[in-house]
This record gives sequence, structure tokens and C-alpha cells, in this order.
Amino acid sequence: MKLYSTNHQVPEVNLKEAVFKGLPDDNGLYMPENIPTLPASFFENIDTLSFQDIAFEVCKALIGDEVPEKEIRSIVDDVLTFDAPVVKVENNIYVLELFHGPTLAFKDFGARFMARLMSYFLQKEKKDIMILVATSGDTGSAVAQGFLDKAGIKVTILYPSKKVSDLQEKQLTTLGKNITALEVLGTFDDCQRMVKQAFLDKEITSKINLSSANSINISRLIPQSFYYFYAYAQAKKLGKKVVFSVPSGNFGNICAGLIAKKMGLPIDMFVASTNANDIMPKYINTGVFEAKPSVATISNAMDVGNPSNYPRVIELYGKDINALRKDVVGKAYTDEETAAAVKSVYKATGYVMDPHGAVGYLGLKEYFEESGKDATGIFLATAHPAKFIEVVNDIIEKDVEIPAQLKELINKKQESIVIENDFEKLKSFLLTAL
Ligand SMILES: Cc1ncc(COP(=O)(O)O)c(C=O)c1O
Ligand SMILES: N[C@@H](CCOP(=O)(O)O)C(=O)O
Repeated sequence: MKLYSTNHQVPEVNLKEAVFKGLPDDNGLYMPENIPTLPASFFENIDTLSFQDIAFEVCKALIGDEVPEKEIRSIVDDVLTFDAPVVKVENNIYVLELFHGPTLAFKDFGARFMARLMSYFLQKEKKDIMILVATSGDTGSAVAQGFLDKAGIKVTILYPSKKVSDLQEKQLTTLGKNITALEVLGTFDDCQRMVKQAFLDKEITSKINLSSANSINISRLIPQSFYYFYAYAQAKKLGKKVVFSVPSGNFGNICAGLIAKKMGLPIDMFVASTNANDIMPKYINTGVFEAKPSVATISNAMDVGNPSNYPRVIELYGKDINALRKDVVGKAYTDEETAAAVKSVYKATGYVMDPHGAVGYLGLKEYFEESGKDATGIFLATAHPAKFIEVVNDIIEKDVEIPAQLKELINKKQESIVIENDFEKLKSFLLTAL
């Protein structure tokens, strides 16, 4: 796989370089030079294949020139040890549950794949790596779990103080070992900015082999495309066109879906659904991209004011907004609308949505209402509702069952290092953590 930078100021790299480097030196994002189309026969038989078989075919088409087939098979089988079922919620409305992994969020797919792929590349080369990751709640814990105890790898997580849920914070701060959590006195955007700055700082990069585990790293996006194919395979028997609604923040998840579409997956439309941090819906609707400070919402993991995958999304459409609009509509919702959706769906069906999934549900409903389409609508449930019990229990007036992997964290001791919202503080931490 050859990858270029969206800023076009640095030479192309192969997959291995892109994975370890994370961010190109010109501050762009790595993009595959060629996105292969899968053969028609694959889509004809897709509903007869397992999740692992589908992922294997997709992955082989993307990275098979650099990673041997046998290795891809073993990576995919190791990563996909849990399901991603499509479940009916209402007439024409289905949910793709992406929260059955170890940290109960869709990030488990990306983080586990990245950890496995890096280990494969590192077998041939001995070097120590520092993974730097900014999180608004879910990426950090998935990455920490994915890299826990991996020899030669240290993980530093930056999370915004008091802006993640209590259980998310437990997940970030209780692992210890090779994982360090930095509690930043700022927003997620501040954490993301500091991480990006570290990749461009020559003193840091000359002393530390830094790598990113955010969706700026291409190896996060590849596995995030697998479940779009698998969801389509599950929905194929319904015989209708398929629309996906993706609750979005940094736009890595939807970007992976758009890559799946480029590979030939017949998706009729994507709905990019956000909370009040509506930078991308505004961009899609007006053509103006204006990053702004994020605001706190009940779908906290989507509180992003400068969506990092914007350059990739526009690159996929040759920077032609009208071409993008043919595939993607943008919708945004307030906390009141989100809470009302959680409540009404629970009352009508018994299904408990988390606030992020609820934003996706709202986007799908609105799109169907305005388009009048008779299609299979699938919204992505990106996290388990128990990760946000303080919000969800209040809305549905009932206690959500807490899965065992969260329950066991409740009494664990949290450990984090508080740092100011100042890049120099991160830099001195990194240089002393060597
Ligand atoms: C639960 C949840 N939903 C949605 C999102 C948004 O996904 P993305 O940043 O890929 O748009 C995130 C964070 O990434 C998340 O943790
Ligand atoms: N919502 C994310 C923010 C980071 O997103 P990423 O997909 O770009 O790594 C989170 O939960 O941390």
C-alpha cells in the first residue's frame, strides 16, 4: 500500500512507515494512493461469509502487497473475537452494535488491529515505541487495552479533565504498567493539538520513536471499514438499499465507511450525525469549514471542534463538495433532542441507546423523513450505554445493567498525572519519560 500526504509536501511512504510515523512531516494525513475495488462476486456472496472472512478479503485487497496473506488471516482472526450484530429497532431502522469488544466501544476494532499490525512489523526490528493518543473518552481505553503489556511499547494518553464519563475515566486510569494517563486541564481539541504538535517537534521525534493511535493513523481506519461490509452482509437479505448514519466527532468512523464505498460496497447514502459540535454538517451544508472550540455535550466522545479527518474526507471526493454531497448528508442535534430520542426509543421498544448512538438514530430518522426513502437504515451504536450510566439512567429512569468489564473497575484506584494545557508541559513529560 502506497500512501501520500494530503498536503503533498513529502514523499510517498509504504504502510509500515505510515503506521509508525502516524502523521506526515508536512502535517497532512496519509491517504492510500489507490483504493482497490473488490470484485462483483465478493458482493454477490458476501452474505454467506463470516465477519472474519469478509475482513480478510477487504484487508487483503488493501494491504496484501505488504503483509503476507497468512499474517493478515491471523491478525484478522485475533482482532475479531467479538461480534458486530445488526439488530432491528423499528420498521426500516436497525442498529449496528459496535460495543461488544473489551472496552465496549467501536474503537476496539481499530486499536486491536493497530496493535497486532505493529507487533507484526516489530517482529523483524527491535525498537522501543511511544504511542501518543488524545482521547475524548473511548479511543484512549481501547488503545490502552490493545497495547497493554506489549514489550517495548509505552502508551501515553491525553484526556480532557472532567470531560469524560466516570467509567471512561476509570478505563483510562486504572491499567498502570506501560500505560500513563495525562489529565489535561483543557478540552479534547487541546489534547489533539498537543499530540499533533509533538509529532512535528524535531527534538521529541529525534529522541523518541513516536507513533499515533488516533484515527490520524491509517491503520485505525482500515479495520473500521470491515464492519460496514459485515453490516451490509447482514442487511442484504432485506433486499433494500442501505443507508448508514454515523455518529461523528473526528470523522474517522465515517471516513472508513466512505473508503468501504469506494471499494465497491453499495451504500446508498451516509448520514454524518453530530451533536452541537456541528463543524462537518455545517461544512457539508454551506461549503465552509470553520473549526471552533468544542462545547460539552452528553455525547462527550463526539465533542470535537476541529475534526481531524476532514482532509481525508474531502480528498476522497477530489475536494469537490458537490460530489461529497451525493454520498453524505450532515445533521446535528442538541442534547435535549438526543435525550428525548433515548427516552422515546426505550419506551416504544425497550432498546437502550447510548447518547452517541442516539445522535445517529436521529440523523437516520430525519433523513428518511425528508427523503421519503424506503431503505434499510442502519445507525452505528458506537459505545455501550453503561459507559454513560450517569446520563442514561437519568433519562430512562432505570438502571442500565453494567457489563462485567466495567463493574470490575468501579473500585479500582485511579492514577493520572494532571498537566496544564501547554505543549511545553507535554514535551518535558515525554522527554523525561524516555
Ligand atoms: C462513542 C463514540 N461515538 C462516536 C465517536 C465519533 O467517532 P469519530 O471520531 O470517528 O467520528 C466517538 C469517538 O471517536 C466515540 O467514542
Ligand atoms: N472520540 C474519540 C476522539 C479521538 O478519536 P479518534 O478516532 O480520532 O482517535 C475518543 O473517544 O477518544
